[in-house]
Amino acid sequence: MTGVAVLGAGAFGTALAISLSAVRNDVVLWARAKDQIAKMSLDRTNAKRLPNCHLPANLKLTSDLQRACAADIILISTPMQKLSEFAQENRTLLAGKILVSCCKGVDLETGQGPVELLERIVPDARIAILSGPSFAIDIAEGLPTALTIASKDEALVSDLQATLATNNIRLYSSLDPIGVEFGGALKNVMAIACGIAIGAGLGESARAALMTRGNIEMQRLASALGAHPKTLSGLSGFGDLVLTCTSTKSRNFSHGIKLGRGEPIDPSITVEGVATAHAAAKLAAQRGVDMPITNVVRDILNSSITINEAVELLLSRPLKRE
Ligand SMILES: NC(=O)c1ccc[n+]([C@@H]2O[C@H](COP(=O)([O-])OP(=O)(O)OC[C@H]3O[C@@H](n4cnc5c(N)ncnc54)[C@H](O)[C@@H]3O)[C@@H](O)[C@H]2O)c1
Ligand SMILES: O=P(O)(O)OC[C@H](O)CO
Repeated sequence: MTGVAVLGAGAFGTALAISLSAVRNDVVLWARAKDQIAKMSLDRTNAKRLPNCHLPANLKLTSDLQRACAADIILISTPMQKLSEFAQENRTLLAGKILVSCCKGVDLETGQGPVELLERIVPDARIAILSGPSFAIDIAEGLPTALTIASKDEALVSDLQATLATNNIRLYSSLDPIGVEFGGALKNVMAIACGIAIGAGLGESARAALMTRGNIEMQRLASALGAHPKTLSGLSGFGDLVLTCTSTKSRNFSHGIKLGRGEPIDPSITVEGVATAHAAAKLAAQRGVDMPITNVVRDILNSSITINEAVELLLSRPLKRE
């Protein structure tokens, strides 16, 4: 396999491109905005997303998608709710390629995770997902991380594990892309819930309860969709849940804190858990899966219940066996 393209020069795409460039000379980072690429080429940094991180000299930058898609392996790092539109618009360029989704979310329109969505739109591509606990800034700064690469295609996942591991990204492989994609997506909903709890002053014990019961919800929905429940105890499940529910570096957790404090929200920030809460609650209702935390997060986001009402709702549920 030769040539790696990273599509989407946001925080995560840029961080992955930096890390990969330390071990390969054939990495290209694509952004759709010509002026952004011109500025990044001049400054050798991504001023908007990772202002203090240097872009290595061997990392190629382009706004020419055709040039980027000459690579065999294509990492897609757009926000989840833009993935469908992006893949449809560019399906000819993506056809026949190895596509690795880096998105963490569930598509609101179809209820599909990134793997299923790409399989539908680009059926002749070979598809994998990269997910796990990792802040873009940590990866870009060379701090150690461990992530999961997953695909149903065993040969592909094994090749990608070797090809995409870097000096600071240790890759574990998985043959359960559904578990990996839903682990990465649903942890964002739980991070919003935990942020709300902390922001509203409900305490650390409440957060621990939300994380633990949230993890059970994640397992329940992912299993109903065909995942192996054990996958949700791995990096792209428990691992990312821990990271995202406990750090203010997380946009989802920080979004929840703002909601909990009644502070204004910046709509320009990518907060995947907002749309995913709605998509997951809908999927759960369709499949008869009990997801009380996800439902109250959705309702708080919709302003259809208050935080106090959410607490009352969760605490007044019938007592049950753990
Ligand atoms: N930031 C992190 O720490 C991190 C870590 C792991 C995974 N992720 C995941 O990676 C994905 C991207 O997150 P991010 O942090 O890079 O977000 P970001 O907001 O920093 O960047 C998103 C990028 O996508 C581009 N984009 C938006 N719509 C597009 C379209 N239609 N076509 C092409 N490009 C488009 C934007 O211009 C932007 O550069 C998310 O699903 C996120 O959950 C992020
Ligand atoms: O900033 P967040 O909340 O999107 O989280 C980033 C990563 O998903 C953490 O693994």
